[in-house]
Amino acid sequence: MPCVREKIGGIMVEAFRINGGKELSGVLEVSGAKNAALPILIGTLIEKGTYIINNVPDLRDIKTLIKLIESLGVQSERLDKNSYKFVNNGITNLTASYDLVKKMRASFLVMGPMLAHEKKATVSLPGGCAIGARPVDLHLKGFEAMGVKIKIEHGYVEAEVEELTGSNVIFDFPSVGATENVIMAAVKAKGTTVLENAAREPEVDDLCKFLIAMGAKIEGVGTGRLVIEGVEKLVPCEYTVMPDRIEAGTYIVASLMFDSKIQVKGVERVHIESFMMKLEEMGAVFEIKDDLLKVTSKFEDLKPAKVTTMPHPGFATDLQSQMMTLMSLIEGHSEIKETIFENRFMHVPELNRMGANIHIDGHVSLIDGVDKFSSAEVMASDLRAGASLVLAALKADGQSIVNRIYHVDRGYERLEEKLKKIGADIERIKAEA
Ligand SMILES: CC(=O)N[C@H]1[C@@H](OP(=O)(O)OP(=O)(O)OC[C@H]2O[C@@H](n3ccc(=O)[nH]c3=O)[C@H](O)[C@@H]2O)O[C@H](CO)[C@@H](O)[C@@H]1O
Ligand SMILES: C=C(OP(=O)(O)O)C(=O)O
Repeated sequence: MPCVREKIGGIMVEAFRINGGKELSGVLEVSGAKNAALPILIGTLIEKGTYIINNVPDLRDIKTLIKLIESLGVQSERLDKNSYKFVNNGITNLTASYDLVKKMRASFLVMGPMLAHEKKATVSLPGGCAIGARPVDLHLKGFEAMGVKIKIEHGYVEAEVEELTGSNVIFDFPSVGATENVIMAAVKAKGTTVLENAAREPEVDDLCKFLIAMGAKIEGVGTGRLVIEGVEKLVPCEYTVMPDRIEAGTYIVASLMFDSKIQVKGVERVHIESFMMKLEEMGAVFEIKDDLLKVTSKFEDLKPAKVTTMPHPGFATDLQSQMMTLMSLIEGHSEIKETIFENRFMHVPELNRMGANIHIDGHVSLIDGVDKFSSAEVMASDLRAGASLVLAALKADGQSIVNRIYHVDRGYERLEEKLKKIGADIERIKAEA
Protein backbone atom coordinates (compact mmCIF):
# COMPACT_ATOMS: atom_id res chain seq x y z
CA MET A 1 0.00 0.00 0.00
CA PRO A 2 1.31 3.51 -0.70
CA CYS A 3 1.97 5.82 2.28
CA VAL A 4 -0.92 8.05 1.27
CA ARG A 5 -3.64 5.54 0.66
CA GLU A 6 -6.56 6.56 -1.42
CA LYS A 7 -8.87 5.07 -3.96
CA ILE A 8 -7.06 5.70 -7.18
CA GLY A 9 -7.83 2.81 -9.52
CA GLY A 10 -9.37 4.12 -12.73
CA ILE A 11 -9.67 7.73 -11.55
CA MET A 12 -7.67 10.78 -12.57
CA VAL A 13 -4.78 11.91 -10.39
CA GLU A 14 -2.06 14.46 -11.04
CA ALA A 15 1.17 13.77 -12.88
CA PHE A 16 4.18 15.80 -14.01
CA ARG A 17 4.83 16.11 -17.72
CA ILE A 18 8.52 16.92 -18.07
CA ASN A 19 10.35 17.78 -21.27
CA GLY A 20 13.86 16.92 -20.20
CA GLY A 21 17.28 17.77 -21.46
CA LYS A 22 16.88 21.53 -20.92
CA GLU A 23 19.72 23.61 -19.50
CA LEU A 24 18.89 24.46 -15.89
CA SER A 25 20.48 27.31 -13.98
CA GLY A 26 19.62 29.55 -11.06
CA VAL A 27 18.87 29.20 -7.37
CA LEU A 28 16.66 26.52 -5.81
CA GLU A 29 15.37 27.57 -2.40
CA VAL A 30 14.78 25.07 0.37
CA SER A 31 11.55 25.31 2.40
CA GLY A 32 10.90 24.39 6.03
CA ALA A 33 11.44 20.74 6.97
CA LYS A 34 8.39 18.49 6.71
CA ASN A 35 9.80 16.01 9.20
CA ALA A 36 10.47 18.74 11.78
CA ALA A 37 7.26 20.70 11.19
CA LEU A 38 5.03 17.63 11.69
CA PRO A 39 6.12 16.77 15.28
CA ILE A 40 6.34 20.46 16.20
CA LEU A 41 2.75 21.08 15.07
CA ILE A 42 1.72 17.99 17.02
CA GLY A 43 3.55 19.49 20.00
CA THR A 44 0.88 22.21 20.18
CA LEU A 45 -1.35 19.54 21.76
CA ILE A 46 0.87 19.36 24.85
CA GLU A 47 -0.16 22.57 26.59
CA LYS A 48 -3.06 25.01 26.49
CA GLY A 49 -2.31 28.41 24.98
CA THR A 50 -1.36 30.17 21.75
CA TYR A 51 1.51 29.11 19.51
CA ILE A 52 3.00 30.80 16.43
CA ILE A 53 4.92 28.44 14.15
CA ASN A 54 6.93 29.89 11.25
CA ASN A 55 8.60 28.35 8.19
CA VAL A 56 5.95 25.64 7.98
CA PRO A 57 6.20 24.15 4.46
CA ASP A 58 3.07 24.31 2.32
CA LEU A 59 2.62 20.57 1.84
CA ARG A 60 -0.04 17.96 1.60
CA ASP A 61 1.21 16.29 4.81
CA ILE A 62 0.93 19.56 6.72
CA LYS A 63 -2.68 20.01 5.57
CA THR A 64 -3.46 16.44 6.68
CA LEU A 65 -1.85 17.07 10.04
CA ILE A 66 -3.67 20.33 10.65
CA LYS A 67 -6.97 18.51 10.00
CA LEU A 68 -5.92 15.91 12.56
CA ILE A 69 -4.98 18.34 15.35
CA GLU A 70 -8.14 20.35 14.62
CA SER A 71 -10.17 17.15 15.05
CA LEU A 72 -8.63 16.87 18.53
CA GLY A 73 -9.51 20.45 19.51
CA VAL A 74 -6.66 22.74 18.41
CA GLN A 75 -7.74 25.77 16.36
CA SER A 76 -5.54 26.93 13.53
CA GLU A 77 -5.21 30.20 11.63
CA ARG A 78 -2.90 30.66 8.66
CA LEU A 79 -1.08 33.97 9.15
CA ASP A 80 0.76 33.86 5.84
CA LYS A 81 2.03 31.27 3.37
CA ASN A 82 4.32 29.59 5.88
CA SER A 83 3.19 30.82 9.31
CA TYR A 84 0.36 29.60 11.48
CA LYS A 85 -1.25 30.49 14.78
CA PHE A 86 -2.50 27.53 16.80
CA VAL A 87 -4.77 27.92 19.82
CA ASN A 88 -5.11 25.03 22.23
CA ASN A 89 -8.06 25.64 24.55
CA GLY A 90 -8.04 22.03 25.70
CA ILE A 91 -8.29 18.72 23.90
CA THR A 92 -11.93 18.05 23.07
CA ASN A 93 -11.58 14.62 21.47
CA LEU A 94 -9.36 11.82 22.73
CA THR A 95 -9.53 9.67 19.61
CA ALA A 96 -7.34 10.11 16.52
CA SER A 97 -9.39 8.36 13.88
CA TYR A 98 -8.24 5.89 11.23
CA ASP A 99 -9.52 8.21 8.49
CA LEU A 100 -6.91 10.81 9.40
CA VAL A 101 -4.09 8.63 10.76
CA LYS A 102 -4.05 6.30 7.71
CA LYS A 103 -3.11 9.21 5.45
CA MET A 104 0.18 9.84 7.21
CA ARG A 105 2.19 7.76 9.67
CA ALA A 106 3.51 10.78 11.61
CA SER A 107 -0.05 11.17 12.94
CA PHE A 108 0.74 8.46 15.49
CA LEU A 109 2.90 11.05 17.29
CA VAL A 110 -0.25 12.62 18.78
CA MET A 111 -0.18 9.87 21.40
CA GLY A 112 2.72 11.35 23.44
CA PRO A 113 1.25 14.86 23.75
CA MET A 114 -2.25 13.53 24.46
CA LEU A 115 -0.89 11.36 27.26
CA ALA A 116 1.04 14.37 28.60
CA HIS A 117 -2.06 16.60 28.46
CA GLU A 118 -4.97 14.26 29.15
CA LYS A 119 -3.40 10.99 30.40
CA LYS A 120 -5.47 9.15 27.87
CA ALA A 121 -5.43 8.67 24.10
CA THR A 122 -6.93 6.36 21.52
CA VAL A 123 -5.01 6.45 18.27
CA SER A 124 -5.54 4.35 15.17
CA LEU A 125 -2.64 2.07 14.23
CA PRO A 126 -1.12 3.70 11.16
CA GLY A 127 -0.45 0.49 9.23
CA GLY A 128 2.42 -0.09 6.84
CA CYS A 129 3.26 1.69 3.64
CA ALA A 130 5.10 1.18 0.34
CA ILE A 131 8.57 1.32 1.90
CA GLY A 132 8.03 -1.12 4.77
CA ALA A 133 5.84 -2.55 7.53
CA ARG A 134 6.74 0.26 9.95
CA PRO A 135 5.39 -1.08 13.26
CA VAL A 136 5.01 1.14 16.36
CA ASP A 137 6.23 -1.35 18.97
CA LEU A 138 9.13 0.88 20.05
CA HIS A 139 6.76 3.81 20.70
CA LEU A 140 4.55 1.57 22.84
CA LYS A 141 7.46 0.05 24.78
CA GLY A 142 8.61 3.57 25.67
CA PHE A 143 5.16 4.55 26.93
CA GLU A 144 4.77 1.32 28.90
CA ALA A 145 8.06 2.03 30.68
CA MET A 146 6.46 5.30 31.82
CA GLY A 147 3.51 3.48 33.36
CA VAL A 148 1.08 3.68 30.44
CA LYS A 149 -1.37 0.79 30.05
CA ILE A 150 -1.78 -0.16 26.41
CA LYS A 151 -4.59 -2.12 24.82
CA ILE A 152 -4.82 -2.79 21.09
CA GLU A 153 -8.32 -3.42 19.79
CA HIS A 154 -10.12 -3.03 16.47
CA GLY A 155 -7.08 -1.40 14.87
CA TYR A 156 -6.74 1.22 17.59
CA VAL A 157 -4.19 1.65 20.38
CA GLU A 158 -5.92 2.63 23.61
CA ALA A 159 -3.47 4.17 26.05
CA GLU A 160 -4.15 5.34 29.57
CA VAL A 161 -2.04 6.32 32.55
CA GLU A 162 -2.77 7.48 36.08
CA GLU A 163 0.41 9.47 36.25
CA LEU A 164 3.17 9.53 33.64
CA THR A 165 6.35 8.67 35.50
CA GLY A 166 9.91 9.24 34.37
CA SER A 167 11.74 6.06 33.51
CA ASN A 168 14.78 4.60 31.74
CA VAL A 169 14.10 3.58 28.16
CA ILE A 170 16.67 1.85 25.98
CA PHE A 171 15.43 1.77 22.40
CA ASP A 172 16.25 -1.44 20.50
CA PHE A 173 16.73 0.80 17.46
CA PRO A 174 17.07 4.62 17.30
CA SER A 175 13.60 5.17 15.85
CA VAL A 176 12.90 8.79 14.96
CA GLY A 177 9.16 8.56 15.60
CA ALA A 178 9.44 6.58 18.84
CA THR A 179 12.03 9.02 20.21
CA GLU A 180 9.83 12.02 19.35
CA ASN A 181 6.66 10.44 20.73
CA VAL A 182 8.25 9.49 24.05
CA ILE A 183 9.98 12.89 24.39
CA MET A 184 6.59 14.62 24.09
CA ALA A 185 5.21 12.48 26.91
CA ALA A 186 8.33 12.78 29.08
CA VAL A 187 8.49 16.59 29.15
CA LYS A 188 5.46 16.64 31.47
CA ALA A 189 6.02 13.35 33.30
CA LYS A 190 6.72 13.15 37.02
CA GLY A 191 10.46 12.70 37.47
CA THR A 192 13.28 12.10 35.04
CA THR A 193 13.19 10.03 31.86
CA VAL A 194 16.44 8.82 30.33
CA LEU A 195 16.26 7.76 26.69
CA GLU A 196 19.20 5.65 25.55
CA ASN A 197 19.90 4.82 21.91
CA ALA A 198 17.60 7.70 21.01
CA ALA A 199 17.43 8.94 17.41
CA ARG A 200 19.85 11.78 16.67
CA GLU A 201 18.23 13.08 13.49
CA PRO A 202 18.30 16.92 13.27
CA GLU A 203 14.48 16.92 13.21
CA VAL A 204 14.48 15.33 16.69
CA ASP A 205 16.81 18.15 17.82
CA ASP A 206 14.44 20.72 16.32
CA LEU A 207 11.51 19.26 18.26
CA CYS A 208 13.62 19.37 21.44
CA LYS A 209 14.55 23.01 20.79
CA PHE A 210 10.87 23.88 20.37
CA LEU A 211 9.99 22.12 23.63
CA ILE A 212 12.94 23.78 25.43
CA ALA A 213 11.65 27.15 24.16
CA MET A 214 8.41 26.25 25.98
CA GLY A 215 10.31 25.56 29.20
CA ALA A 216 10.96 21.81 28.87
CA LYS A 217 14.09 20.49 30.57
CA ILE A 218 15.95 18.31 28.07
CA GLU A 219 19.66 17.57 28.20
CA GLY A 220 21.79 15.76 25.64
CA VAL A 221 20.10 17.23 22.55
CA GLY A 222 21.94 15.96 19.46
CA THR A 223 23.20 12.87 21.28
CA GLY A 224 21.80 9.36 21.64
CA ARG A 225 21.19 9.89 25.39
CA LEU A 226 18.45 12.32 26.27
CA VAL A 227 17.75 13.21 29.89
CA ILE A 228 14.33 14.77 30.34
CA GLU A 229 13.18 16.17 33.64
CA GLY A 230 9.42 16.50 33.61
CA VAL A 231 7.90 19.89 34.46
CA GLU A 232 4.35 20.67 35.54
CA LYS A 233 3.68 23.42 33.08
CA LEU A 234 5.05 24.50 29.72
CA VAL A 235 4.55 27.92 28.14
CA PRO A 236 3.43 27.98 24.48
CA CYS A 237 5.82 29.94 22.27
CA GLU A 238 6.72 31.19 18.82
CA TYR A 239 9.08 28.91 16.89
CA THR A 240 10.67 28.75 13.42
CA VAL A 241 11.06 25.30 11.82
CA MET A 242 14.51 24.27 10.51
CA PRO A 243 15.18 24.07 6.75
CA ASP A 244 14.47 20.77 5.00
CA ARG A 245 17.77 18.89 4.71
CA ILE A 246 16.26 16.21 2.45
CA GLU A 247 14.92 18.81 0.03
CA ALA A 248 18.39 20.44 0.14
CA GLY A 249 20.05 17.09 -0.64
CA THR A 250 17.64 16.51 -3.53
CA TYR A 251 18.55 19.89 -5.05
CA ILE A 252 22.28 19.27 -4.51
CA VAL A 253 21.91 16.13 -6.62
CA ALA A 254 20.17 18.26 -9.27
CA SER A 255 23.04 20.73 -9.16
CA LEU A 256 25.58 17.95 -9.70
CA MET A 257 23.53 16.50 -12.56
CA PHE A 258 23.24 19.89 -14.27
CA ASP A 259 26.92 20.65 -14.19
CA SER A 260 26.92 23.02 -11.27
CA LYS A 261 24.72 25.70 -12.74
CA ILE A 262 22.12 25.33 -10.01
CA GLN A 263 22.81 26.85 -6.60
CA VAL A 264 20.95 25.73 -3.50
CA LYS A 265 19.79 28.19 -0.83
CA GLY A 266 18.99 26.96 2.66
CA VAL A 267 21.73 24.36 3.12
CA GLU A 268 22.86 23.50 6.66
CA ARG A 269 25.79 21.23 5.85
CA VAL A 270 25.96 19.86 9.40
CA HIS A 271 22.50 18.29 8.89
CA ILE A 272 23.66 16.24 5.87
CA GLU A 273 27.34 15.79 6.63
CA SER A 274 27.62 12.12 5.62
CA PHE A 275 25.77 12.78 2.34
CA MET A 276 28.14 15.68 1.58
CA MET A 277 31.21 13.65 2.54
CA LYS A 278 30.10 10.80 0.29
CA LEU A 279 29.68 13.22 -2.62
CA GLU A 280 33.13 14.66 -1.91
CA GLU A 281 34.58 11.15 -1.86
CA MET A 282 32.98 10.76 -5.31
CA GLY A 283 34.79 13.88 -6.54
CA ALA A 284 32.28 16.68 -5.91
CA VAL A 285 33.58 20.02 -4.66
CA PHE A 286 31.31 22.49 -2.86
CA GLU A 287 31.50 26.08 -1.81
CA ILE A 288 29.06 27.20 0.88
CA LYS A 289 28.66 30.86 1.82
CA ASP A 290 26.15 31.42 4.60
CA ASP A 291 23.51 28.93 3.51
CA LEU A 292 24.06 29.19 -0.27
CA LEU A 293 25.70 26.15 -1.82
CA LYS A 294 27.54 26.13 -5.14
CA VAL A 295 29.08 23.08 -6.78
CA THR A 296 32.46 23.96 -8.26
CA SER A 297 33.30 20.53 -9.76
CA LYS A 298 32.10 19.09 -13.08
CA PHE A 299 29.84 16.10 -13.59
CA GLU A 300 32.62 14.18 -15.36
CA ASP A 301 34.76 14.48 -12.19
CA LEU A 302 32.35 12.13 -10.36
CA LYS A 303 33.40 8.55 -9.63
CA PRO A 304 31.23 5.60 -8.51
CA ALA A 305 30.90 4.77 -4.82
CA LYS A 306 29.28 2.53 -2.22
CA VAL A 307 26.65 3.87 0.15
CA THR A 308 24.91 2.28 3.14
CA THR A 309 21.89 4.01 4.67
CA MET A 310 22.07 4.34 8.46
CA PRO A 311 20.41 6.24 11.29
CA HIS A 312 21.79 9.78 11.68
CA PRO A 313 24.61 10.77 11.50
CA GLY A 314 24.85 8.05 8.85
CA PHE A 315 23.63 8.41 5.26
CA ALA A 316 19.89 9.25 5.33
CA THR A 317 17.52 6.71 3.77
CA ASP A 318 15.45 9.68 2.56
CA LEU A 319 18.31 10.62 0.19
CA GLN A 320 18.91 7.10 -1.08
CA SER A 321 16.77 7.19 -4.23
CA GLN A 322 18.05 10.62 -5.33
CA MET A 323 21.64 9.36 -4.90
CA MET A 324 20.70 6.36 -7.05
CA THR A 325 19.56 8.63 -9.88
CA LEU A 326 22.91 10.42 -9.74
CA MET A 327 24.92 7.17 -9.58
CA SER A 328 23.00 5.85 -12.58
CA LEU A 329 24.78 8.40 -14.77
CA ILE A 330 28.27 7.94 -13.32
CA GLU A 331 30.55 5.67 -15.31
CA GLY A 332 31.45 2.49 -13.43
CA HIS A 333 29.87 0.38 -10.69
CA SER A 334 28.17 1.85 -7.61
CA GLU A 335 26.25 0.14 -4.82
CA ILE A 336 23.60 1.25 -2.36
CA LYS A 337 22.68 -0.84 0.66
CA GLU A 338 19.37 0.06 2.32
CA THR A 339 19.29 -0.89 6.00
CA ILE A 340 16.46 1.26 7.39
CA PHE A 341 13.42 0.15 5.40
CA GLU A 342 12.94 -3.36 4.01
CA ASN A 343 11.26 -2.29 0.79
CA ARG A 344 12.74 1.00 -0.33
CA PHE A 345 13.86 0.11 -3.86
CA MET A 346 10.52 0.59 -5.61
CA HIS A 347 12.08 3.30 -7.78
CA VAL A 348 14.58 0.81 -9.27
CA PRO A 349 12.31 -0.71 -11.94
CA GLU A 350 11.07 2.76 -12.83
CA LEU A 351 14.63 4.14 -13.20
CA ASN A 352 15.44 1.08 -15.31
CA ARG A 353 12.46 1.92 -17.53
CA MET A 354 14.25 5.24 -18.08
CA GLY A 355 17.40 3.47 -19.22
CA ALA A 356 19.26 2.97 -15.93
CA ASN A 357 21.12 -0.31 -15.33
CA ILE A 358 20.32 -1.33 -11.76
CA HIS A 359 19.98 -4.82 -10.30
CA ILE A 360 18.63 -5.57 -6.86
CA ASP A 361 20.38 -8.20 -4.76
CA GLY A 362 18.50 -8.43 -1.45
CA HIS A 363 19.05 -5.15 0.38
CA VAL A 364 21.69 -3.95 -2.10
CA SER A 365 21.19 -2.16 -5.41
CA LEU A 366 23.97 -2.71 -7.92
CA ILE A 367 24.21 0.28 -10.23
CA ASP A 368 26.19 0.33 -13.46
CA GLY A 369 26.44 3.78 -14.95
CA VAL A 370 24.78 4.55 -18.30
CA ASP A 371 25.37 7.50 -20.66
CA LYS A 372 21.91 8.98 -20.43
CA PHE A 373 18.33 8.52 -19.28
CA SER A 374 15.67 7.97 -21.89
CA SER A 375 12.29 9.65 -21.40
CA ALA A 376 9.41 7.38 -20.34
CA GLU A 377 6.12 7.23 -18.49
CA VAL A 378 6.87 6.16 -14.89
CA MET A 379 5.12 6.00 -11.54
CA ALA A 380 6.11 7.40 -8.15
CA SER A 381 5.68 4.74 -5.46
CA ASP A 382 6.60 7.00 -2.54
CA LEU A 383 7.75 10.52 -1.87
CA ARG A 384 11.50 10.16 -2.42
CA ALA A 385 11.04 7.62 -5.23
CA GLY A 386 9.00 10.35 -6.93
CA ALA A 387 11.82 12.87 -6.44
CA SER A 388 14.37 10.49 -7.97
CA LEU A 389 12.15 10.04 -11.04
CA VAL A 390 11.66 13.79 -11.45
CA LEU A 391 15.47 14.23 -11.38
CA ALA A 392 15.90 11.54 -14.02
CA ALA A 393 13.13 13.01 -16.19
CA LEU A 394 14.73 16.48 -16.07
CA LYS A 395 17.89 14.97 -17.52
CA ALA A 396 16.27 12.61 -20.08
CA ASP A 397 15.87 13.77 -23.66
CA GLY A 398 12.23 14.10 -24.62
CA GLN A 399 8.94 13.93 -22.74
CA SER A 400 8.48 11.91 -19.55
CA ILE A 401 5.37 11.55 -17.44
CA VAL A 402 5.82 10.98 -13.71
CA ASN A 403 2.54 9.60 -12.39
CA ARG A 404 1.07 9.67 -8.86
CA ILE A 405 2.78 12.88 -7.82
CA TYR A 406 0.52 13.12 -4.79
CA HIS A 407 3.45 11.34 -3.17
CA VAL A 408 5.81 14.14 -4.19
CA ASP A 409 3.32 16.76 -2.97
CA ARG A 410 3.59 15.24 0.52
CA GLY A 411 7.11 16.55 0.90
CA TYR A 412 8.21 19.06 -1.75
CA GLU A 413 6.67 22.53 -1.62
CA ARG A 414 5.59 23.69 -5.11
CA LEU A 415 8.31 21.62 -6.76
CA GLU A 416 7.23 22.44 -10.31
CA GLU A 417 7.22 26.20 -9.61
CA LYS A 418 10.73 26.04 -8.16
CA LEU A 419 11.97 23.98 -11.12
CA LYS A 420 10.28 26.23 -13.71
CA LYS A 421 12.12 29.22 -12.24
CA ILE A 422 15.46 27.62 -13.11
CA GLY A 423 14.40 26.76 -16.66
CA ALA A 424 12.72 23.35 -16.40
CA ASP A 425 9.91 22.49 -18.79
CA ILE A 426 7.57 20.85 -16.27
CA GLU A 427 3.81 20.92 -16.08
CA ARG A 428 1.21 19.46 -13.71
CA ILE A 429 -1.36 17.49 -15.68
CA LYS A 430 -4.21 15.07 -15.00
CA ALA A 431 -3.45 11.44 -15.80
CA GLU A 432 -5.15 8.13 -15.16
CA ALA A 433 -3.88 6.47 -12.00
C1 LIG B 1 7.76 11.96 9.48
C2 LIG B 1 9.17 11.50 9.63
O1 LIG B 1 9.94 12.07 10.38
N1 LIG B 1 9.54 10.49 8.85
C3 LIG B 1 10.92 10.03 8.89
C4 LIG B 1 11.09 9.10 10.07
O2 LIG B 1 10.14 8.05 9.93
P1 LIG B 1 9.85 7.08 11.17
O3 LIG B 1 9.83 7.89 12.41
O4 LIG B 1 8.65 6.29 10.83
O5 LIG B 1 11.14 6.17 11.11
P2 LIG B 1 11.77 5.28 12.25
O6 LIG B 1 13.13 5.80 12.58
O7 LIG B 1 10.80 5.13 13.37
O8 LIG B 1 11.88 3.88 11.51
C5 LIG B 1 13.11 3.29 11.17
C6 LIG B 1 12.98 1.79 11.17
O9 LIG B 1 12.57 1.35 12.46
C7 LIG B 1 11.44 0.51 12.38
N2 LIG B 1 10.58 0.72 13.57
C8 LIG B 1 10.21 1.98 13.92
C9 LIG B 1 9.41 2.19 15.01
C10 LIG B 1 8.96 1.08 15.75
O10 LIG B 1 8.23 1.19 16.73
N3 LIG B 1 9.35 -0.17 15.36
C11 LIG B 1 10.16 -0.39 14.29
O11 LIG B 1 10.49 -1.52 13.97
C12 LIG B 1 10.73 0.97 11.09
O12 LIG B 1 9.89 -0.04 10.59
C13 LIG B 1 11.92 1.26 10.20
O13 LIG B 1 12.35 0.07 9.59
O14 LIG B 1 12.42 8.60 10.08
C14 LIG B 1 12.75 7.82 8.92
C15 LIG B 1 14.16 7.27 9.11
O15 LIG B 1 15.08 8.29 9.13
C16 LIG B 1 12.62 8.68 7.66
O16 LIG B 1 12.82 7.88 6.53
C17 LIG B 1 11.24 9.31 7.59
O17 LIG B 1 11.22 10.28 6.56
C1 LIG C 1 9.49 8.36 4.43
C2 LIG C 1 9.21 9.67 4.52
O1 LIG C 1 8.18 10.19 5.20
P1 LIG C 1 7.08 9.44 6.12
O2 LIG C 1 7.80 8.94 7.32
O3 LIG C 1 6.14 10.55 6.48
O4 LIG C 1 6.47 8.35 5.30
C3 LIG C 1 10.06 10.69 3.87
O5 LIG C 1 9.93 11.89 4.22
O6 LIG C 1 10.88 10.33 2.99
